[in-house]
Amino acid sequence: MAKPNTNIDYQQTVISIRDLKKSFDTNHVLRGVDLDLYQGENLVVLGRSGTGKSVLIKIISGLLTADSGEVMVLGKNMNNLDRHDLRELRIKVGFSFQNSALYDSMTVRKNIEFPLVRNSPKLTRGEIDKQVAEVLDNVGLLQTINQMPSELSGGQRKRIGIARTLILKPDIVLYDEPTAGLDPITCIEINELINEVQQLYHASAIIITHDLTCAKTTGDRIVMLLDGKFERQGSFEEVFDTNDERVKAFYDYNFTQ
Ligand SMILES: Nc1ncnc2c1ncn2[C@@H]1O[C@H](COP(=O)(O)OP(=O)(O)OP(=O)(O)O)[C@@H](O)[C@H]1O
Repeated sequence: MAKPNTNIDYQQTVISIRDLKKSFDTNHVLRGVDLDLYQGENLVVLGRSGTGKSVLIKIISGLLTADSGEVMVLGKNMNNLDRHDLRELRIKVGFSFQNSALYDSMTVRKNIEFPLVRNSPKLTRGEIDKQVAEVLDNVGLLQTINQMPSELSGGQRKRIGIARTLILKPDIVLYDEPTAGLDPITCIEINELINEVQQLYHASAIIITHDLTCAKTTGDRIVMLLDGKFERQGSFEEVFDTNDERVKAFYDYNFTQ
């Protein structure tokens, strides 16, 4: 399915990263990353396993700190945030975890209202119910509201995980491997949901994936992490129009297996 038209404001950056470096002892993972994410844009980050994609989004969400370089997120410098700023930022930057991170002992309703109640303790029961129903409807799973996570399929759990991120109406959504472990048809549905979220919530997103169909379907722009830097970026076709063996191998692996 072709990517729907999107409304991107190229005058406004929501994330701006310059010369970001991050090592773990002698493992130099990020070696000078530069990146801009524009308002309303879906940006796909590609890269082989272990290249530092998760480290990058953990730094963006304040779960890890950079060794050096500048990381600006929604106008805040991540290198010198106080606890209050960090808490505010974590509400505005939603993290959709690879394993969906649902609480198995809670119903779908309780899973989704949990972050809402924690962040807005003054909301009435009626307001909470309305917002939970709305977000479940947006991910197409209102009928599962009273079910337990164990009763859901992998694709449904993924949708509920995304709904739990959306309940706080984030400005930025970070998707960590959104299609990992799903069958091809469910992958297509999740890709469509990512595009619907972009349209409905006017959010910007970073999508980390190995899945080139996901990249092509959801990405307004693709960047590829190679040896600790973004050496290739552009449209899907631009990124793969190269003789660079590292890039060609990645493409061939996806489309010839
Ligand atoms: N907290 C940590 N302490 C030490 N090393 C770490 C830590 N987090 C990540 N690393 C290392 O950083 C490198 C990049 O890890 P990262 O999880 O970002 O890879 P990735 O590109 O997301 O891979 P995958 O696609 O397999 O998830 C790996 O070598 C990993 O071992």
